[in-house]
Amino acid sequence: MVQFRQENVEDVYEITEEIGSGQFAVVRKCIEKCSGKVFAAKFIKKKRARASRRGVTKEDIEREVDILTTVGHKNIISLHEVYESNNEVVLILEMVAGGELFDFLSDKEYLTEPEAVAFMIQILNGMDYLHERNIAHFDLKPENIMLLNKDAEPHNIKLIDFGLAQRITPGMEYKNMHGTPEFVAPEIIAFEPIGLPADCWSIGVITFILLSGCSPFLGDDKSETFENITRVDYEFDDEYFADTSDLARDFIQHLLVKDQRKRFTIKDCLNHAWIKGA
Ligand SMILES: Cc1ccc2c(c1)c1c3c(c(C)cc1n2CCCN)C(=O)NC3=O
Repeated sequence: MVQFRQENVEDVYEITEEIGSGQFAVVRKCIEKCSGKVFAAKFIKKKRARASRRGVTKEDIEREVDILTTVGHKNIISLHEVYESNNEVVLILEMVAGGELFDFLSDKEYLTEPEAVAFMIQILNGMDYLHERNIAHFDLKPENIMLLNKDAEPHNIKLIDFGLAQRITPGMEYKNMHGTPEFVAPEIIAFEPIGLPADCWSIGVITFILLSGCSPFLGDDKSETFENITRVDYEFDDEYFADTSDLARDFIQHLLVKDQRKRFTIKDCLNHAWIKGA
């Protein structure tokens, strides 16, 4: 387990502007004083009392740190060091200055198939590395796919935010109702045991969005979205998919499969003609 440094993070880093925030975490840009290097500092509020609904348990924080310290891949964010104070833990993470794939997408509305395939290959390589180690991300969505540099070609992407990630041990049951409604697999909604296939479902949703700019199951509210997912009720609307190849549709259709045992794995994705054809 990596050492949680007890000194004041502000003695070592100049903390500057906020670049993101979540339920119990705030992310700020920071500069390491001794090197001038730029990092992202994720400030996680610790749960104070067992009964408290606010904050993150030490166990959950240690799980995220353990996973981040044991992974090392060019498409996965790296963890530089960890600080701890009375009421928060600070993860000093690699800075990916290009921002979210989501923002890059909204500027372009949607991608050509070669552009989408180029992104998918990097996402799949990062996910293949995690799934080979039985690590599930459990929060895959465009907001957690970051670009190292928005202007570079080809784009180098990094998967971030391992706050929901879990090591999946066969036979263990995981049931969590977190994740963002649009991207969660049917088994999560049904509160059934979940594992690596839940990430593959999310990859199907992300691919659909990359190619069309539309979200396949998004309803007017959370319950309608859940209803659409449970029924696997989506379509390739001609308005957006008229020029999309059959191979691309086939790739998505093998991921948006309700039975998680029949759903494409990451290896299946990497071997699919739409990806290999690249
Ligand atoms: C340039 C930029 C802009 C926003 C950023 C980040 C970087 C960022 C980063 C990280 C996280 C967990 C959240 C981040 N956010 C918050 C939004 C992420 N969906 C991170 O781990 N490295 C980042 O660069």
